[in-house]
Amino acid sequence: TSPCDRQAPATAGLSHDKWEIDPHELMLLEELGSGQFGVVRRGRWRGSIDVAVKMMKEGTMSEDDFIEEAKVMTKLQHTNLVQLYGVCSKNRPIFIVTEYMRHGSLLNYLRRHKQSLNSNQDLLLDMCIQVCKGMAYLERHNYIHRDLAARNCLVGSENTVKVADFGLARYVLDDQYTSSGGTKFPIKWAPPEVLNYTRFSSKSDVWAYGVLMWEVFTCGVLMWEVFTCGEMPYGRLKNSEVVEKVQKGIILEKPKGCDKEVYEIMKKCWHALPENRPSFRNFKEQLASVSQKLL
Ligand SMILES: CS(=O)(=O)c1ccc(C(=O)Nc2cccc(-c3cn4ccnc4c(Nc4ccc(C(=O)N5CCOCC5)cc4)n3)c2)cc1
Repeated sequence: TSPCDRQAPATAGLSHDKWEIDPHELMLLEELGSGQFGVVRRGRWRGSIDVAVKMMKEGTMSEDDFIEEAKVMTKLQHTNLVQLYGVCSKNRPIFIVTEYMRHGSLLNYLRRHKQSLNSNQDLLLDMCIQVCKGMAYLERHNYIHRDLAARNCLVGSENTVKVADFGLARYVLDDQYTSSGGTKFPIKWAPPEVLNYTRFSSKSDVWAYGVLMWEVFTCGVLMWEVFTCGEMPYGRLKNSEVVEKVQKGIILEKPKGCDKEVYEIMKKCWHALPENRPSFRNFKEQLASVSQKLL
């Protein structure tokens, strides 16, 4: 250990900001993609650790609040959560450094591999179970995601699926994204209490999880059907039409080729009242028992 550590107090975190990453220890590689928030690049940290580096375009997020929250987020550690390694906050744009997931977003993965996936119901169910495990961990830590969807999950080697960007939505400044009337608000993953009162909870994450399951199982169409995959929920409907349907309690229909029992479980996520939806904790058990039957 370096000399300064020896005098460091027991709680090393206080002696130097563990969540602060020295940009000189980062080597930036190819671009992975971009969005209204900035650019994401693959990178190497301390010469050997593969990372993803989100370079947050100025003005897209409330940076100081996020940097404060990063200390909490680095402590959330689970095999089905994309690990936040830290931030480079001493200069602009700030960098958010996470573990690297080599197959990109779950949504793009489903669309790229539809041929092999759609006849593989248990692989689809296994992906849903992995997301449920990550979400049950967040639920246990009273941590609300606020934007759970297949686009915000990532796929690593050996078909590992992990939840990404949990809680990040709170720091986005673009009110087209944050307000439920905005054009970028994820209406199709939002329950009635979020559409009406923006009341987020782990139970609103459960509603979004049901829509994520639907996104995954629209991959499961039978061979002779036109391939849909990672379909857009409610198809081409305008947001206002979706809000109307959701308020009336009209829910997503069973994806073709999706096992009836799996659809029965999916539907439990879409109870109009949050208290009638299962928690991720007991949902995990139900999915495990269905997967036993399916296997
Ligand atoms: C809701 S918000 O706050 O506005 C918000 C919006 C977006 C984001 C965000 O991170 N987006 C975003 C955009 C692009 C890449 C990422 C992104 C983030 N990551 C974190 C860990 N790993 C990744 C990763 N990995 C990828 C991505 C693409 C490929 C790729 O090129 N492939 C083609 C060949 O086959 C394999 C896959 C490979 C690995 N991509 C994240 C974050 C927050």
